[in-house]
Amino acid sequence: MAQPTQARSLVTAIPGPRSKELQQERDAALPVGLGMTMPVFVDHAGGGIIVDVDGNHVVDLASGIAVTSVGASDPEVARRVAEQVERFTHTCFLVTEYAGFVEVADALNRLTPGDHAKKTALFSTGAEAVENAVKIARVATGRPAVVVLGHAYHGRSLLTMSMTAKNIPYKEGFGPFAPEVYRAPSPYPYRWPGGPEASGEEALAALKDLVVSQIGAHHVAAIVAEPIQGEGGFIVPPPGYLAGVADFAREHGIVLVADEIQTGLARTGAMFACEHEGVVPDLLTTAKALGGGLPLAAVTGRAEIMDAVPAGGLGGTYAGNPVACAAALGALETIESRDLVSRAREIEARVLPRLTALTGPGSVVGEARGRGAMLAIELVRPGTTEPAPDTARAVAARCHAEGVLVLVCGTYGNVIRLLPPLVIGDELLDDGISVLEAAVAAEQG
Ligand SMILES: Cc1ncc(COP(=O)(O)O)c(CNCCCC(=O)O)c1O
Repeated sequence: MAQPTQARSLVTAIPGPRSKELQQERDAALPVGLGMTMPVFVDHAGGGIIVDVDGNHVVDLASGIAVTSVGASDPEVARRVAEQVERFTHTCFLVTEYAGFVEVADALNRLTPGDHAKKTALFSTGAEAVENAVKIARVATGRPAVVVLGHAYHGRSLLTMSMTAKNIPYKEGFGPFAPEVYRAPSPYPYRWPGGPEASGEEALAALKDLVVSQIGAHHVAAIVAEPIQGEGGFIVPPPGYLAGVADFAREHGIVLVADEIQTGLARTGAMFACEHEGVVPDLLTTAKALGGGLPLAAVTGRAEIMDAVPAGGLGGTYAGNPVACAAALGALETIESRDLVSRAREIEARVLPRLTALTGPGSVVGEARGRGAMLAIELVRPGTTEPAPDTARAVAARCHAEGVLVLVCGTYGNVIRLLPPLVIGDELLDDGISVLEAAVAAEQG
């Protein structure tokens, strides 16, 4: 199938009649717990466009939540997947091995920060990768405690849900939660009580106090942090904070885990967001963009830490599925050959100034922030920093009605985030941002 025409066009209202029919079938067949953002059913997608079953061409500023960085039908991904699926779909790497698994591991060992000896284990989902990073850190240190941050998101499994901060919709009613998970305040510069300049130093002091005085550093296996907090609201840490955490972790023999599941693989204008902070983590988790749309996740880290787990201690039936590995090799090939790290920087240079221009006295936009192609605006009551989730929802609804797919996130539900495919063209990107600007203006009141 050819790539869709890279231009926004609506032939029906959103949702169209066919999507509405399918929505009725969906509602009858699926539990209400499965959320949905834009009420359209997809027919095909590629580049920066999603084409729905009614023929509407929608600008994709979501990438399936930071997954299809190379687009949803990258030719290299498609070619490798088609070839692999004809050879074999699955044998379980714990049963019989295959080269694609090793090739993906080699690539991650090469691409991740640090020139030390590294090893990689593959899994299927981000939550699995985070769970296993914690398991590995616990075995390597002989310690039980895990320290996470406010506004963190790490997954929906019992342990990762316990590590995630936001209660609704991720945790409400699902307890009791995992033990030995402790939370330090996140340095949320825009919302830090002492102001953005004080946020890094004060948040670092609070983390150190939590670890040393309340837990006991000798009980802490790992500190797990997103280099830019994603679901929590695209929170970029203040300069020096993550480096301070890394120094502190090293001082106390604590494993530093960078959760790069949303930030990794060129998304922020570096291959990994840790690079912006000059931080080399002990372990690093990836997923989302790694598989180019197929489910693949990984823990990559210091070989001596990764090898602490005895044989048989890591794995999963589908962990490192061969078709997903083939897709990943295609995605990594595209990311590197098309220099999508530089493209992400170009997207930031093109878009962030336009988002920043939406802020100002009396604006509903309190802050514009982000790095690379991981950008966001925080919606507030004009003249205050009071979160305005209703305004965020209204702006997003206006964008959806005009055929532009944006996502809302944030602990307070008041952040509109932009995660365009890194292969999106400038004209389409500009069009999508113009629709967002008009939607904000309409809600400005
Ligand atoms: C930093 C970070 N770590 C871990 C995860 C979890 O990755 P899985 O592949 O969804 O398990 C994420 C997934 N974020 C999108 C969640 C979508 C939803 O479930 O509502 C992340 O962003």
